[in-house]
Amino acid sequence: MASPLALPAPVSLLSSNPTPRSPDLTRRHPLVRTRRNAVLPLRASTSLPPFKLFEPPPVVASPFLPDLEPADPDFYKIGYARSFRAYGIDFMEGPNGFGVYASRDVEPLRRARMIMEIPLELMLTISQKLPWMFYPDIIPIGHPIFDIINSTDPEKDWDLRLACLLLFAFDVQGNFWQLYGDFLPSADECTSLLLAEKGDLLELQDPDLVSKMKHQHQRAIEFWEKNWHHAAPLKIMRLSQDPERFLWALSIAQSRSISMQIRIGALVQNANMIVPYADMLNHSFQPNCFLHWRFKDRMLEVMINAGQRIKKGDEMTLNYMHGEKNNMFMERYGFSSPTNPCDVINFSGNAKIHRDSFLSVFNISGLPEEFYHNSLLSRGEDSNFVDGAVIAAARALPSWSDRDMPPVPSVERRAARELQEECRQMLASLPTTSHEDQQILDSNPEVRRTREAAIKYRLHRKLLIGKVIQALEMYQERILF
Ligand SMILES: C[S@@+](CC[C@H](N)C(=O)[O-])C[C@H]1O[C@@H](n2cnc3c(N)ncnc32)[C@H](O)[C@@H]1O
Repeated sequence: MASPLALPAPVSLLSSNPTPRSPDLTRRHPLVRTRRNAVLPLRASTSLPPFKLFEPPPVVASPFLPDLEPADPDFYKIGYARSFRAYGIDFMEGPNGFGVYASRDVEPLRRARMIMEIPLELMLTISQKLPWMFYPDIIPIGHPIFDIINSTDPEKDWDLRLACLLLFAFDVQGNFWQLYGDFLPSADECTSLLLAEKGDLLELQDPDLVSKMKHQHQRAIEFWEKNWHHAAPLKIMRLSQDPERFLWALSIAQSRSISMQIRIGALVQNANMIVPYADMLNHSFQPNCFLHWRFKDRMLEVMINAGQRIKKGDEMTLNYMHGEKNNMFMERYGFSSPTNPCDVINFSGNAKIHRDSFLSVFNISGLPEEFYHNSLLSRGEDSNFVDGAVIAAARALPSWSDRDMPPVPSVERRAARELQEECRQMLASLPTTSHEDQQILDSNPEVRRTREAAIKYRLHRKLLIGKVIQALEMYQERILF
């Protein structure tokens, strides 16, 4: 019986291409991936042979999204024995780098609807536990990269392992990743803080996060020095001749991989995976898509949530991490949000508001872990005000609840004012105001992406505190009603 590792050899489209693109991964494909606001020219023809295993989605300039430009048609045509398929979507450059957008309306359905399917052969995967294995089975027996990967801890070093596998895949003649590498962000375009300069980290105004990132950076450099020393074999040296390239590969592994339980034959394993095309989906706290492993033919499916209405031009999103604060998003992906419903403000005073009153003023329902805004109960103005930040406030504000004791409005108002005062003190203790942060961002449109992400991070914290002050103001006005 064939071993699960013995996948059919990929049929490379590159084999008939006399001049495959060099795997120069410090750049993006100039025709496809450009920095924000730049125009992406479309190419009418492709240097790849006209061999298609599927009909690529039409790539046309979209009138409904004037700021967004479609990807290069080649993007859809990197073919293999089993191809990637996409239904009703376009890949386009948007405000958060590349993203996936609906190319047509989708009516809400009772069942989830598939928009992408990606075969296992195109992914880079390594299982989390021993005996570990990886797909695709591209490392020849005896290659020293195998020993390097094997020397790491499968549970803790998933990112180092994926980075090694990625660097190796770029070096394999005719491998899919030699082409797909052109669609990945370059070191200048990636927001990962692993690529940040010291000055960028200081912009975070968060000493804990700075020290975590310095530690991560050092770990990566130590790993590179240990394995890419002057006596390392040429086969290894050429994968990452300088530490910057390794840092870039590690950033890609961290910011674009997922971990998932997959079943291959009878084997069920937790795997870390870099999944091409699906790695273009941006994050949202209210995602409209999710991932599903289709074990019968080893495909990862990207599905639209059941019951979800999609309008042409909507961005298709996933929730990267449930229940994590902005510092965790920054550490792994290099972005944050002013409306992260799980972000936290640490209050130290004694003031407390009545929890159920606060929740009812803003029509927030559910248990604390799953608080949500019940928009059916809200009037127009409220629907716009209540966002993830108000949900975060409902979780983070010190509160009390006692069935036998109704809240006393005057006591509640006093508590709310004390909490507002504490918020103002927090803002005053920070080195810059949100207005100054915004001005810095507005006056430096070409700032490094990591520096921009760091300034946005500290701005987002201030916006959250500001929103909590506003919410407490509304609470005081409405507590009687
Ligand atoms: C898995 S990739 C998604 C595709 C990516 N936008 C690109 O250009 O290739 C994750 C990266 O996208 C960006 N990103 C994703 N979701 C975002 C969001 N909600 N806000 C800001 N940046 C986001 C961050 O740079 C993150 O590191």
